[in-house]
Amino acid sequence: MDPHKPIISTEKLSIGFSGRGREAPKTVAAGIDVSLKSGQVVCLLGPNGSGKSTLIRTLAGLHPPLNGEISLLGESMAQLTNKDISKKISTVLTDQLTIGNLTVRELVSFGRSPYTGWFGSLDKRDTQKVEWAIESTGIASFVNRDVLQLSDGERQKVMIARALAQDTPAMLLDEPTAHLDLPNRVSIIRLLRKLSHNTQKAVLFSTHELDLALKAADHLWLISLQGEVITGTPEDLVLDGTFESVFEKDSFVFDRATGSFKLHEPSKMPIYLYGNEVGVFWTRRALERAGYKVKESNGAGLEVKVQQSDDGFQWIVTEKGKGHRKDSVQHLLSLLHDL
Ligand SMILES: Nc1ncnc2c1ncn2[C@@H]1O[C@H](COP(=O)(O)OP(=O)(O)OP(=O)(O)O)[C@@H](O)[C@H]1O
Repeated sequence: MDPHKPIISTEKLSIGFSGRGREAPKTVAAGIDVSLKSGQVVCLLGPNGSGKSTLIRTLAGLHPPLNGEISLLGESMAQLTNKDISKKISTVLTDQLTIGNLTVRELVSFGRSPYTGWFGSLDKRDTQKVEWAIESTGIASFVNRDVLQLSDGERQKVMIARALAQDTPAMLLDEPTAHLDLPNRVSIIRLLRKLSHNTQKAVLFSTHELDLALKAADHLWLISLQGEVITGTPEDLVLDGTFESVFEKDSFVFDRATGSFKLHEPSKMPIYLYGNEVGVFWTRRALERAGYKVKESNGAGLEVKVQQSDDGFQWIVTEKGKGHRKDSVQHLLSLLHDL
């Protein structure tokens, strides 16, 4: 039996815009049957304009579906009030924050408004939730600042803290890592994973960072430009080719062996690269950037062995039985260029 119970599920859902005035109606995606379950982190991925924001807003009850059904903890969303929904789903959207004259702490406290009303006072439990959200997102050092005086990354963390304070079974986040630097991205994703696994929250977040999504998500929802939503475990979607087909572009090659996109198409000779693991990792990058095809099995005419000693890294290049020793990647590239 699946231990994860569905928090939000959809049946034959169509999302898009019904068209106002002279605007034509637009279906963004249709036939969506998905289920966001407790204790799972789901990542929503798709090319620009595929409908990630529209899907998140529709599932959060902020945008009407064109057709089909959304259930929230077994109840039809159409029957629920905004207040009912806000006790079950918290959102972090990409809209700019425009209200000022409000401190960070006050904004995070608004996360409690489904329970207290907009101007209601916080009881002990509410205050604890707010403090916990502030601590968990690492924003304690600027809680008294006006929210209009924040950097994009600081504001992003504050909006996540507000959603955490709301303490709902489901959290839906549209590009929550968009403005964050690498350490902050990692700590926010770690926090979402921890929350989901320790408190059985269902977390759905969209992102353009495919590497991060492949590492962090228990499940992926891929939305294609053709308006189809395909779901599965990240590794299955990579291995069956779905992942690369959704992001297919002429100049863009997804390498299943390394789980990353290649910027450069190989045009030069193959090289057999082996030796010290860390050295091989960074050498591979440099060789691929320079246009060489890196192979992991012997048989290429040229061999590069990376080794590490007290003097640092060395590269031993063997070509037609002749060996050359180099002491930096730069010198290695120069030698290969001259061969
Ligand atoms: N108000 C609107 N009326 C009509 N079409 C819209 C409206 N807002 C967005 N769209 C269109 O709906 C489609 C989906 O947009 P959406 O913003 O959901 O995509 P997205 O996947 O979030 O994109 P991105 O990765 O660029 O943020 C796009 O083709 C967009 O142009």
